[in-house]
Amino acid sequence: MSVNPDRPAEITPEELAAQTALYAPFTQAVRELVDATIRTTVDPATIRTAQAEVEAITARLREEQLEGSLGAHFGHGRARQPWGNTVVGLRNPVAPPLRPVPAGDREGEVHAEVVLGAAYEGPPGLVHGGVSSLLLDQILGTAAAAAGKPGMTAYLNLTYRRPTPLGPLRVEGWVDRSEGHKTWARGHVVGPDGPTVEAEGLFVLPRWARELLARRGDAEAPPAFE
Ligand SMILES: CCCCCCCC/C=C\CCCCCCCC(=O)SCCNC(=O)CCNC(=O)[C@H](O)C(C)(C)COP(=O)(O)OP(=O)(O)OC[C@H]1O[C@@H](n2cnc3c(N)ncnc32)[C@H](O)[C@@H]1OP(=O)(O)O
Repeated sequence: MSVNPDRPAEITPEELAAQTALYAPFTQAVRELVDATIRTTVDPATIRTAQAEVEAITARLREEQLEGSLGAHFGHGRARQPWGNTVVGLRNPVAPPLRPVPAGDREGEVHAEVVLGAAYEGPPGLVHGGVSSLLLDQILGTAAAAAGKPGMTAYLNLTYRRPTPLGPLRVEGWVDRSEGHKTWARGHVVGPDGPTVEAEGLFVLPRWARELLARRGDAEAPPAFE
């Protein structure tokens, strides 16, 4: 996640739509490649050929690239696009991706439907505990931001109630309570048989951000991150 306080490059809604149309299917194709890489049973010669082809594609993409990570370079108005984010990033093939949408009637409540495949395995056939934590960190942070109280994770407590199967899951988050720059959020991962992992976390608008906003005399909410 980039927390660069500078304003993002402004792009028009049309340009944003064009970039989304370009990169979303490209990134999805790479996700498919990862899944195919894990599950293929083709013969060794085909693996070697495929490896050479993948290496050629990688070299072509590296002909022009950013110095560092993607950050939150693009935006329209105050909304930034976290396209590199490892959970929701439109341009990150590692991201499942999660697409949180407002739902329910609790403060800041957001839900996301997601299908976790072979790339997210921990125990055989099950979701890795760190992946569940990854999704919950993001959805709780998104709930805090959706309630107008964005912050960074100060702590995240998890209770793994029962194993989480790979496949279709729902991830839910909401705000429990807040005091000034501190927001406590809760959430869970829900499998076919009900909740599997529960989370409770504290999200803090960092001191540097509070000071920046105070210096600006900014009555507006901080920049929105998804
Ligand atoms: C211009 C706008 C900027 C916006 C910035 C936010 C953008 C995010 C928005 C939307 C995101 C949407 C989705 C995101 C999801 C993913 C989230 C992640 O993965 S975040 C990466 C992992 N987390 C870290 O790397 C944090 C590392 N830690 C820190 O940076 C600091 O420790 C931080 C920010 C947590 C606190 O730093 P302090 O500089 O504000 O420090 P002090 O003023 O001492 O603390 C503030 C209050 O918080 C309490 N506090 C801090 N840590 C605590 C803890 N572990 N337990 C309990 N209380 C704690 C303190 O006791 C203090 O309370 P008292 O103000 O006195 O009431």
